Amino acid sequence: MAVHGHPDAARQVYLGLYALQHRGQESAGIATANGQNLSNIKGMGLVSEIFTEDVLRKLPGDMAIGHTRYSTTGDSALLNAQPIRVESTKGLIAIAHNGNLINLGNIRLRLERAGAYFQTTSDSEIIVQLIAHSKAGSLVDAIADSLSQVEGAFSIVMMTRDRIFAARDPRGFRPLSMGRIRNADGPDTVVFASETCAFDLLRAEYERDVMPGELVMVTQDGVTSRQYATGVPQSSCIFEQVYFARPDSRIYGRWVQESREEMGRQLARESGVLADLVCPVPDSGVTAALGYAAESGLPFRFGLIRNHYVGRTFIEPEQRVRDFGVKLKLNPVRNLLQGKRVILIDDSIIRGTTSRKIVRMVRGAGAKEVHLRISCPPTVSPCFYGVDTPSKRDLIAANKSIEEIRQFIEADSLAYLSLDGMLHACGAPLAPGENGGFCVACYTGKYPTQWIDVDEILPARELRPDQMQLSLAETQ
Ligand SMILES: O=P(O)(O)OC[C@H]1O[C@H](OP(=O)(O)OP(=O)(O)O)[C@H](O)[C@@H]1O
Ligand SMILES: NC(=O)CC[C@H](N)C(=O)O
Ligand code: SF4
Ligand SMILES: [Mg+2]
Repeated sequence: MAVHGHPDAARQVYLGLYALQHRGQESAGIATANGQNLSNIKGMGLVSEIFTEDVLRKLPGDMAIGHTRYSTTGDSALLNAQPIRVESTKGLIAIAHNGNLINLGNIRLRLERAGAYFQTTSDSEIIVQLIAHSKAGSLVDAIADSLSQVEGAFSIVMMTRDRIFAARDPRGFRPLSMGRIRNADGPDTVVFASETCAFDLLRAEYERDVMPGELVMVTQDGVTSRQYATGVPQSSCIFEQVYFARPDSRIYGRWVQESREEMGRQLARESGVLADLVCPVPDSGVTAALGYAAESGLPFRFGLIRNHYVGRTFIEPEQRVRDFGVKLKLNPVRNLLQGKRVILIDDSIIRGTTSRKIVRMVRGAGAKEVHLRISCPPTVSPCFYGVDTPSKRDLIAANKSIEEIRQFIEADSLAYLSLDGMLHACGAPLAPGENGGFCVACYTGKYPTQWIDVDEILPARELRPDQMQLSLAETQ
């Protein structure tokens, strides 16, 4: 999230991060600039826990960037929280990065030999270190130079003492949008966010997406842009439409709600089954279940209630917490389920943790039959582009057939949405074999980037007990 040209930029970014909490719940941070100084406050935990009124007051300036972290490379620790700030001959630069880089090893080694001192173990710092060590004359050229050297997924915002930058990788893996707040008595406030739902709280109008391979710069004189990479085919993450993004966001030019509802409708067309009720697995299964119920004509009922004080379980780094999380989070509504044939709709099965527990829960509450329908194809390959799907060993669909998964989760029937069905629901053209500008590698094993050196990807390690408390890193 980034804001340029607002007297209370920190608070605007805080509100935006609140709306983006679902994208990362491990740590959060806000950096501000006022033309002279750059302040940066980060902490472990949720946005609302870290940024109290007192903390926000320590962040002056009319420019700010912010981040909520879901670790994909490097520990889940305060050290790796973002924004990351690096001092260089080109001045102070702070970065907030969504995505994951896949050519870390070589670059890091080369930079260290050239005298770079890395403060973190996250991939994101590489981008700023490359800028700091670039031979390019101007800062914008140094940024373009850095972005051309890194491979993988990056939607980034950066800030210096007096400028904001926003950029997307050439394939446009992750979303990034630009918006404006119109000010009656002065220039517009320019904002950037990973999802458009962050604009609504700020009353910012969506203007456009930052394009794949584009670098946008915002200064006192306005917005300028350049295309630092061209000719690379787009491969935007389809899992954003399936699970990651919020249904009230518009990403890659399409409302997530529309895609998900259509995935549900298509699922009903492809694998309908006789039943009494359609129940979503909240939250992420709700919109697809609405589509499924509408298409099948079956009643839609909340047979599982979600405790709203528990976060997302899939993006939780610790398996122990994920296991416990499901029961803590979801509870059956017995009087709705008793004696019924139930169709459960969820968006995905990754490790199978959630599905197995839920099917048992629903049957334990008296359901006569439990049918599970999944609004995307089987997840058979890991992601290296910013979604921390586990290695093949832990991906249930990489190791078991659909029938074996059905037996494992103890459902009466199980079906997934087809690949073409998912692509079409997300607005891709109907030509079979065409991905319509989407990455679908976790469903096909065909990666849009060149060979990926898996060893380069440092696993996000488990939290140590001392890292689980709220701690603040403050730098002025
Ligand atoms: O097979 P598994 O490894 O259990 O992971 C899959 C589950 O995790 C996700 O939900 P999650 O609880 O993270 O988030 P939500 O509350 O947004 O639905 C997803 O929607 C599935 O329900
Ligand atoms: N969720 C993300 O975008 C992660 C950003 C970065 N790869 C990190 O691990 O900090
Ligand atoms: S591999 Fe899957 S989760 Fe990763 S970017 Fe591609 S579609 Fe998204
Ligand atoms: Mg879910």
